[in-house]
Amino acid sequence: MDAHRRPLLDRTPALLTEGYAWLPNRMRDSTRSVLRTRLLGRPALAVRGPEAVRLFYDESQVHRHGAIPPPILDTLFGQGAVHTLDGAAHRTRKELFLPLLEAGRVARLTEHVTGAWDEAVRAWSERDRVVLFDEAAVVLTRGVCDWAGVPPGAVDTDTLSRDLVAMVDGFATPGPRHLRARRARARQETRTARLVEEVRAGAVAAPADSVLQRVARHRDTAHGPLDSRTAAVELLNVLRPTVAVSWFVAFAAHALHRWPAHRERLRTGDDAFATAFAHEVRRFYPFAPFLGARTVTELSWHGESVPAGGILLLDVYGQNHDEELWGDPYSFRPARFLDRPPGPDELIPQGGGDPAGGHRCPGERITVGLLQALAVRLARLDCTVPEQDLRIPLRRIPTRPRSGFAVTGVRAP
Ligand code: HEM
Repeated sequence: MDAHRRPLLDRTPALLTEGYAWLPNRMRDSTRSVLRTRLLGRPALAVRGPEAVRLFYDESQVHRHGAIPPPILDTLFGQGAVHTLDGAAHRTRKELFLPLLEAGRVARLTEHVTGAWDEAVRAWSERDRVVLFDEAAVVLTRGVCDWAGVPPGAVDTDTLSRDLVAMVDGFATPGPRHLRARRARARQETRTARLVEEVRAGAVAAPADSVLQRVARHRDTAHGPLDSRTAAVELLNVLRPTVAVSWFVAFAAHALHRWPAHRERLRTGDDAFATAFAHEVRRFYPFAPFLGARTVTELSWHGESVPAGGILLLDVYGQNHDEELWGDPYSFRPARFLDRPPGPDELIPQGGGDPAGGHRCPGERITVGLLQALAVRLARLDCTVPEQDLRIPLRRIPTRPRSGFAVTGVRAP
């Protein structure tokens, strides 16, 4: 029997119980950064390292269609999302997202979000206690909706914020969190599809060149304009991940609390350090555990193989904590990025390769821009950190400080 056909025990239950540690724990026994396993009833090969990133983004070897399990599409990404497309269909849809890479747009979104943050801080000063994770999600929702051209009356930002957080929070776990995520997606897809229809009918004005207008107008060459549900899915694929930056905001607050020495340098508004800090938060703290693609041919890597129709897993969390790449991966050390910006296939919390040609996240510059601006504001925030549960359970996907990072006694600047 071929090595790759030998039956292996399905590891889905181990993933559910071990969370982020599942692949790194098993990779530890491999000297070649490769692991043959089984997931969701299919043979799988897990890989890591910059060279493996190039394999993972090689469209002649792997495809995305059929790679993402339905429960993840029904919560996190939406059916028919850009994440599920390959080849020409993917590149045409991806054009919708490429303007997100433009420096001017990133700067304008950052202005919207920091404006909403500064306004929120004044309101927090009138409350006894605020949970930064929840508040950051509301601030980011307000900022991104304004910037994307969503008219103020069209959405209730508090409900939208809760729903967008729920979609991310519940994608990976069966049970009540998952049901909440499904309900949140169904609700917001219906509302957003209605908004797209109103824009198309001229009943709602979308600002020129806004994300809302671009989504409403986008045409996939092969299939004409997007149906309103798919257009809603893709608009939510801009709003939801922007709001997900609240996970990194809570992690940044955690880092500043644990290693307060970084606070001073951030406070001064040292841009290079703020960028390095944002990269280190994205590297050090766990968010996406791994990425998956479907093998279109039999594929061999460092002596292990997986047949066509199997799964290739890119061990994102493992690579971001790989000793060979980072030397001291479990030290939180922003300075590592000061002398040398990360190579494109080294630091991969938002995927690897090229965002224009491949599936790499088109919102990475936005994420870094927002995170560095908000980290500076966190460092300047005058408040008290009360006793609370700041543990970050690695079994939970996605995880965050258990308390959400509460602060008291906020004093407005
Ligand atoms: C919390 C911050 C974020 C994280 C951790 C994150 C992570 C990721 C990851 C891991 C991927 C998959 C890459 C792949 O499949 O190879 C991805 C794709 C994507 N992200 Fe992000 N992202 C974030 C923020 C953003 C933002 C701010 C936007 C837009 C404003 C965005 C829009 C997208 C889109 C549209 C895709 C699909 C790309 C494609 O399939 O071609 N993300 N993101």
